[in-house]
Amino acid sequence: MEAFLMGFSHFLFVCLLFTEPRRHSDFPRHRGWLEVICGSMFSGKTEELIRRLTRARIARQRVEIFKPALDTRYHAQDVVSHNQNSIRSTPVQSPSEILLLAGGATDVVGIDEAQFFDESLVEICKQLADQGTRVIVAGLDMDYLGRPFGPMPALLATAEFVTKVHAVCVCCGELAAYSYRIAASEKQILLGETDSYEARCRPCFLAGESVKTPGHEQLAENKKH
Ligand SMILES: Nc1ncnc2c1ncn2[C@@H]1O[C@H](COP(=O)(O)OP(=O)(O)O)[C@@H](O)[C@H]1O
Ligand SMILES: Cc1cn([C@H]2C[C@H](O)[C@@H](COP(=O)(O)O)O2)c(=O)[nH]c1=O
Ligand SMILES: [Zn+2]
Repeated sequence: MEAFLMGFSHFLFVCLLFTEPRRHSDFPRHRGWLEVICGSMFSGKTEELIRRLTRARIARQRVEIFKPALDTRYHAQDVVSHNQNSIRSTPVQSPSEILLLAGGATDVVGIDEAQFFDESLVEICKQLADQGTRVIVAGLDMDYLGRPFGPMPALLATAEFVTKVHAVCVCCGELAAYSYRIAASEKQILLGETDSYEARCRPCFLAGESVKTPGHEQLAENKKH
């Protein structure tokens, strides 16, 4: 009985995590709305953004994709995931450029690395959604100290649909919601990937330097306990 209840509550938890619209009947009847994909680094935000935008293109919708110009980590123009999926985008310095370039004839607007934009992104997304555009935003909900990052909290509060994705904790194999910084910098913005960050669960994030990233064999051993 206990095992059944545990299994059932896990099932409910997983259902709650995936609140994106999946069937046509789940979408609002009106045209414009805001979707936010959030989570830690390596959680699959960019993969999920690319998946949704690709499907919109297959449906012959007019799609425009933007990212902050400062994000030159993998490519100057493309949005690129950690596993090398990519899609062409327009790098912009500020959110107002998104409205200028996408307002009007665009069905779907995708925005990656939203945490790097200023708060004006919230109003720009609202204006686009109000005028009938489906807006899909992906970004880090928390910075390396676990603080809400840039415009993400307000975007999450104002979105019709929110999807929080999780990485795998590199220390213990559990679900990871935190981006632990291993590089010696205290600036909020520090571009990087596995050279500078690790995906970690809450206990491993809190344990900090006292937890060392184990090899794969140790990770498998941890999962058994
Ligand atoms: N610790 C990790 N947990 C999960 N996926 C990881 C991890 N480290 C690397 N990856 C890779 O990262 C991919 C997700 O990349 P991406 O969509 O760019 O994530 P995000 O945009 O959230 O940083 C995964 O499919 C996987 O191949
Ligand atoms: C936690 C954290 C991350 N960053 C940077 C590091 C990367 O360049 C991006 C996140 O990219 P991803 O697609 O989510 O992997 O953000 C930062 O500047 N500050 C931080 O605190
Ligand atoms: Zn962990």
